[in-house]
Amino acid sequence: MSKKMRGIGASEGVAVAKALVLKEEQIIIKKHAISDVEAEITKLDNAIVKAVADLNGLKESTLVKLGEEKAAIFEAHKDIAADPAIKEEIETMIKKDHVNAEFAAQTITNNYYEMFAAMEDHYFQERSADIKDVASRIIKHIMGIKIVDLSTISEEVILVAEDLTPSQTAQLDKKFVKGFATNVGGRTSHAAIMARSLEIPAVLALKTITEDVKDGEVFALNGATGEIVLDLSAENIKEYESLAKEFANMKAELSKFKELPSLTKDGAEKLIEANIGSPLDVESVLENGGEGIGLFRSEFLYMDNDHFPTEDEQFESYKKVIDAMNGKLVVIRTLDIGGDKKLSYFEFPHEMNPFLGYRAIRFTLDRKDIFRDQIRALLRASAFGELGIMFPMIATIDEFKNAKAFVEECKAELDKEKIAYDKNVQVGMMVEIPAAAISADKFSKYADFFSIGTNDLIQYSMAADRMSENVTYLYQPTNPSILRLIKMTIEGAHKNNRWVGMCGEMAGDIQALPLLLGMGLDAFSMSATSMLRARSLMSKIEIKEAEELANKALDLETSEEVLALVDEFLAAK
Ligand SMILES: C=C(OP(=O)(O)O)C(=O)O
Ligand SMILES: [Mg+2]
Repeated sequence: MSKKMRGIGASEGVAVAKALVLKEEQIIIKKHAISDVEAEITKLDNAIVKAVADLNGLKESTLVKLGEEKAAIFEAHKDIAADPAIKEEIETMIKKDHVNAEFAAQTITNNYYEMFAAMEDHYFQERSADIKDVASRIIKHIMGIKIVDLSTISEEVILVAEDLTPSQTAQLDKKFVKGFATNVGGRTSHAAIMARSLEIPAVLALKTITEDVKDGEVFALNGATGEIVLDLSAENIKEYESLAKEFANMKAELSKFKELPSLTKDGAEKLIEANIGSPLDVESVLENGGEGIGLFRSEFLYMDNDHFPTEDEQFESYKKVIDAMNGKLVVIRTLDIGGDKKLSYFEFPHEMNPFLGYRAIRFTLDRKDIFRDQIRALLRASAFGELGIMFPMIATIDEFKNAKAFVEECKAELDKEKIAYDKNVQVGMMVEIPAAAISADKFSKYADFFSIGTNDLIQYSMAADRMSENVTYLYQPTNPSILRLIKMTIEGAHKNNRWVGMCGEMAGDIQALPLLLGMGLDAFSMSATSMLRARSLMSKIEIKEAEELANKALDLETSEEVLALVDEFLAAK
């Protein structure tokens, strides 16, 4: 009898191969007293030098295999390994407590690991994995333990491990590593991101897979559904062979859409664009045929820093994206900080409901000193291509007018200083607060464009915290109430001849796409890897049938009814 298990499908594709179970030997680090402090410090120094050399090698090979964006992970790892403050803390501990280097290294790096892991923000939580990865490399070098080299795998396997570190994933050769399955991890963990870039099918968060599968045992994995099948029957193997064929056909089909414009079956022109968080993400947008950047979340420039980025620092980042997109529209959102997005170097006032508090445009309109650097940087970058400046969390017309007036003020400054900028730069807004959706026809008198932020629009409309696991059942993009707000926003924009896009997760949702087309959305901005599938589906739908579908959906009562209606529609495509 075959045995099935389910984890998180983190990277699409199927695989049937022998398991290679990575049993990282538990490194036992004992504390012991030392007499030769200098010798311990030399051990530490040498280990750091070796770790940095390893990481340089990994960076180079990743650069060749996966490009600049993924190689940057190892640049960050090098920074951690060579961090003078961490090294000094370890040395101080060796000197003061007369303890062995590996014990001091583990204690100090653990403090950092725990600090990051305890942060609420997912971004920082995930950085804790980087610290652990680098620390373990240094400690192994101190102790003279061989570091497993996964690049030497030379037969077809599915890797099975507790977790795969970024440095381990970067070594994988997809010719031999047909998939991987891990006990821990999630869709946004490094291992998942790397798996998707390498196009290796992966299932994560299986809890006990390292125990459930024996080394050398053949098993099957489906990275789309998260399914694992052990003790395969002949039938299972047949099923997986046909799934693999289907997947290969689908990939070939999608790649045809890379160079094509986004058109509906009856020829209506739309835009399929990408959401990014850093200039490094642009590479994958271009690889997947992105027609623009619909949302650059500029807050990551602030969160990845130890100070408010200066005007020049921001200008460089914005210009990089604009240059790389070569004349295609790049919409950059001004600082959307607060709520769950915190800064290590700035303390926000304590509030009972930070999601309803001092954040985003409310913060930047109050802190014009900080806002000025960003708006000036954006305007200067606008001289190099097509830029749209977008304000987050606009609730009132006055907020939009004030923010826009501030852009005009900065333009006047640049005029005086004879600094170039695009006089026609578009200035638009996110529609993510119900008040803005309801009065969209009024806001569109002033805003050049809208981008619907469904992540927040749903949260604020349903009064359901988007981060809370207890109320996920209320997070319903296809609830008719949400669809009505979207419809109002689109109609409100079109009334004044403005274009309207969507950059919330819903824009990349295949089930939502026919409804959004039917309601008249102009631009769809999503993660780079979702773009081709959306373009392919769009090419199979006519506007008229999408309109009929949307009208029916708007008249239904529940999200389930809408989904059933859409599924029936999609089944015929
Ligand atoms: C795109 C959105 O912004 P963020 O997810 O950054 O809040 C949104 O709210 O839908
Ligand atoms: Mg938002």
